[in-house]
Amino acid sequence: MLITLLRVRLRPYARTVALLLLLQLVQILAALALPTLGAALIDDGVVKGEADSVRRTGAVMLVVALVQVCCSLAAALLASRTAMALGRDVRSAVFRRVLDFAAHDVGRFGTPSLLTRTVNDVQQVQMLVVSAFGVVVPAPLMCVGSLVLALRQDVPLSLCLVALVVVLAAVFGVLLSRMSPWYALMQARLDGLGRVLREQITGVRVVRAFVQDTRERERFGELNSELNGISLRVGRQIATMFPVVLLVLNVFGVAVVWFGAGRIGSGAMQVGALSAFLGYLSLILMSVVMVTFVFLSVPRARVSAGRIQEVLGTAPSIPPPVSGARPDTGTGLELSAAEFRYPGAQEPVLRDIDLTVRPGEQVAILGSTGSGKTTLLNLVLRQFDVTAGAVRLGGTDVREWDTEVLFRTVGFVPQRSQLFSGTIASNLRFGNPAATDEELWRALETVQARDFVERLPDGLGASVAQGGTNLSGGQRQRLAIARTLLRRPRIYLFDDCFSALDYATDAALRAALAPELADATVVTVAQRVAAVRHADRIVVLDEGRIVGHGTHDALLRDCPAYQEIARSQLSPPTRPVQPAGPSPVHRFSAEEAADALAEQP
Ligand SMILES: Nc1ncnc2c1ncn2[C@@H]1O[C@H](COP(=O)(O)OP(=O)(O)OP(=O)(O)O)[C@@H](O)[C@H]1O
Repeated sequence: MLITLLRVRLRPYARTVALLLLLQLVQILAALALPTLGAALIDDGVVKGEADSVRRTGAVMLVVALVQVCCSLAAALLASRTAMALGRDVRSAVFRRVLDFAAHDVGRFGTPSLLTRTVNDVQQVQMLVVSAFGVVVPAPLMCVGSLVLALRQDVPLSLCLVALVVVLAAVFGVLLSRMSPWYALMQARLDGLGRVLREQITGVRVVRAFVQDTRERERFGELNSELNGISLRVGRQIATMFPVVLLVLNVFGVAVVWFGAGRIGSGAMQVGALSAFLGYLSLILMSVVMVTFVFLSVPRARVSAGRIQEVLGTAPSIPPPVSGARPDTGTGLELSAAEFRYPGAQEPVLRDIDLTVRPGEQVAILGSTGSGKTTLLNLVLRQFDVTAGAVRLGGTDVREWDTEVLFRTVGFVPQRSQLFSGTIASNLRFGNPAATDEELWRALETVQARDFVERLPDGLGASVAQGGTNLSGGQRQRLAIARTLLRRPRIYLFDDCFSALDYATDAALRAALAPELADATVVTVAQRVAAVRHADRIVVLDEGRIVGHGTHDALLRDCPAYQEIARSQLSPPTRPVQPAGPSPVHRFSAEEAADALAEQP
């Protein structure tokens, strides 16, 4: 996964990487040349007392050292720039993919996990790339080069170095394979902690209201301790790694000096050769220490790369349109024999839905909670695709519509109004970035929000907190409606988005909205009969099926489900308290319900 990710994402930087490798190669060659030059300086200059040779070799060594430093600095600079660019690219790729996800895909990963993957996991890979370019590429070359040059100095002694490399490889292999699973667990726990934290922060008021602080603190504490435990385990393994590596290196260092001294004593080796040998040993030592540092981050980066690839490799469950149709005539909505079953669910939540809404018509969908109203609207916007039947707009199946054109044609106001941090104006201009202040005020007037915005100290420039939490539910709903109005879509889908308004505001808003929506195709979802009774037609949904379809009056007369809903929404007339016996339940007749509703705005 890690290799695949790096191969694909580093392709655009192939030239930079090639230059970087060249610079590393030059600096390694320079580093490898230094001990040999040092040996020549000792054996040919110092031992023989040749001052000229010492000066000449010394000057060459100085130039070589300078070249090494320059190449090393340039390589470090290129490495960090490439790694940063790679991080930026991967983050954008993950973000773009998440934007293409349908609701089901986001739910599969979970929002906190997607956040961790986009930020933390990408950072792990990025950090590895910086160190890999600086260390992992040059270190093996340095090791092999040191071995080859050491062999040239003295073959029997070089066997010590070969043994050292083999032992170190074995130590690394064992330690790293033991660490990898713990890193995977660590990232998963980080996801879990993010999920709980997010839930607790967003739901802090509910937690307090239900006096659940202690329970929630315990829940967080458990996860936190678990993460702490795993981190400690990983930390312990890292802590054992360094002493083990240093022990191995020092044992071999002593062995080289021991055997080298013996060989010099027997005349089989010169003093300069041993000094070069020790130089190569320290180069190997340095490479090993650096690689140890890098290898510590490999298991974690590998896990992170896997998690990133999982997101990038997930095709949005709503496939892109086959033909990318951009119909520009007629925007009537038609659902024919539409059925929808949530992935993994046993039963469909919508079945046999036949519904036509013509341009200029306002149709309301009424049903008890969980009857499938929101799901039906989601089918129009392709948050999900029907599992049978079809949803058509302007006579063309929504699955064939170009996604962007579809989103521009359909204006959706969700049940929970989602505002973004910024100002009132910036939120409204989400709908139409080119809208003038005058247009913003007009939209606010239509949704009955002008007064409250005018009263805010900065008016349109008043700040909106993340999610619009500094506004009331009703204010948020009205701003969300205004935002959609500014887009001037040809189809409006209102998902119970008037529910937080009082009757007077609701009535005024609907009256002001009517001329704005005169030519549009409008579908309004609601639970309250009072909110839908003025619609041209009302569709009654019950357990995912249409059980009534007609005007308010016709449904009150003929549809038992509608009558039942109407009855249930009226409070019984106040009666004197009965002293004893079973409390009498007042049953409204359809006529009574009609009369009572007529009194409401
Ligand atoms: N993402 C989902 N995965 C699985 N089942 C779901 C999902 N979303 C909704 N459901 C189920 O589908 C059914 C219909 O839900 P839906 O939200 O469409 O109802 P609704 O009529 O809009 O309800 P309400 O008026 O309370 O918003 C419910 O039984 C619900 O549990």
